[in-house]
Amino acid sequence: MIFLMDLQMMVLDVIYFIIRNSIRVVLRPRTKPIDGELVLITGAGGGLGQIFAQEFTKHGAEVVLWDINTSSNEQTAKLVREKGGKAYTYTVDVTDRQDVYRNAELVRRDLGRDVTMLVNNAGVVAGERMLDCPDEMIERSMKVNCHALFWTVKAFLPQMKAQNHGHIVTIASVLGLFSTACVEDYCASKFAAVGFHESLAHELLADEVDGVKTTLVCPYIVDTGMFAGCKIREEVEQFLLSPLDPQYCVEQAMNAILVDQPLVCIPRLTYLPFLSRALLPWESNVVTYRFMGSDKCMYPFIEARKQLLLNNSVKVE
Ligand SMILES: NC(=O)C1=CN([C@@H]2O[C@H](COP(=O)(O)OP(=O)(O)OC[C@H]3O[C@@H](n4cnc5c(N)ncnc54)[C@H](OP(=O)(O)O)[C@@H]3O)[C@@H](O)[C@H]2O)C=CC1
Ligand SMILES: CC1=C(/C=C/C(C)=C/C=C/C(C)=C/C=O)C(C)(C)CCC1
Repeated sequence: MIFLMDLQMMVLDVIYFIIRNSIRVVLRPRTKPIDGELVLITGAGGGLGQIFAQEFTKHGAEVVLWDINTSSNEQTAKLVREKGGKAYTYTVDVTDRQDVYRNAELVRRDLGRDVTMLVNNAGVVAGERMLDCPDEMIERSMKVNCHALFWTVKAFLPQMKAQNHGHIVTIASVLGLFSTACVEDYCASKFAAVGFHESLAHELLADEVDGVKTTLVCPYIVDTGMFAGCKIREEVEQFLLSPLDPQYCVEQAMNAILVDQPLVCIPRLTYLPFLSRALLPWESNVVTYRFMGSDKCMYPFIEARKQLLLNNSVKVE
């Protein structure tokens, strides 16, 4: 009897959330205020990280900026301060767990308070075909895009749990939900990031830590330079799916974060290949890839990286 009542409740809840979320696509729910929050952003010296820092500042939060590159990180802090915000910079290699734990403690001591929002944004890609890819580059992708999530979450989640207040944001990728050729290191690490994030979200819900929210952000190609050259079929790119403007991408991610949305694919159209991967036969997806030019979309990207490396090594000589 209890089983049947639970089943009935579950079905009603499922229907309720489908209707609620459909309505939310049109009528956006109210955003939560984040003034006074302390937001830590990894990879803050780069494209999306730098914009995230400015957007969180716009909403009244203070930002802690972590990057492996001191000068680009300082540049981000300068932009934040020019906007009247407060930024604190730390040079951290997120792949080095001792460095992460040491700097987490430093942040706590320097600022005298806890980080309440963590944006795991730092990311890298090898940009080589599988058999040409040096082992160290493969390891680096796994360490930055996946292992680092464990270290930062272990460093900051305990205080969030203790206060039952916080937010963990993972900047993954659509390539963490479906894949394409010649980015094995990246897809493996981003699929892992998605798995890590979802399992963590389930753990928090199962433990009824309902004050600590999670948002998984999965963007399509963004014009930051990271995937410069990556290209699908011209007609599809022109009429359906062009690379995202970084500012637009971050604004869409912010919209999701500020309403505690658990997952956002940017743009929305990219939910479709995610669904078709799960529902259609493998061969059906392969022919779609061929038609859309997504099977070989990384070829020009890898060529461009090779050219860049060649030019740089010529310059060094
Ligand atoms: N650009 C795109 O098309 C897409 C990007 N994404 C994801 O968005 C995130 C941001 O990407 P984007 O802004 O384009 O990339 P960028 O390369 O512009 O920025 C990444 C930043 O992370 C820093 N970083 C790299 N390794 C480490 C490390 N070990 N410790 C600390 N910081 C590090 C980089 O420093 P340095 O420059 O010195 O290496 C850089 O400042 C990434 O996770 C990426 O995978 C998702 C979808 C699409
Ligand atoms: C595979 C595939 C596509 C192309 C996806 C591409 C090219 C994604 C690139 C993403 C990047 C570079 C993410 C970085 O994090 C389409 C055309 C959407 C639809 C068919 C399946």
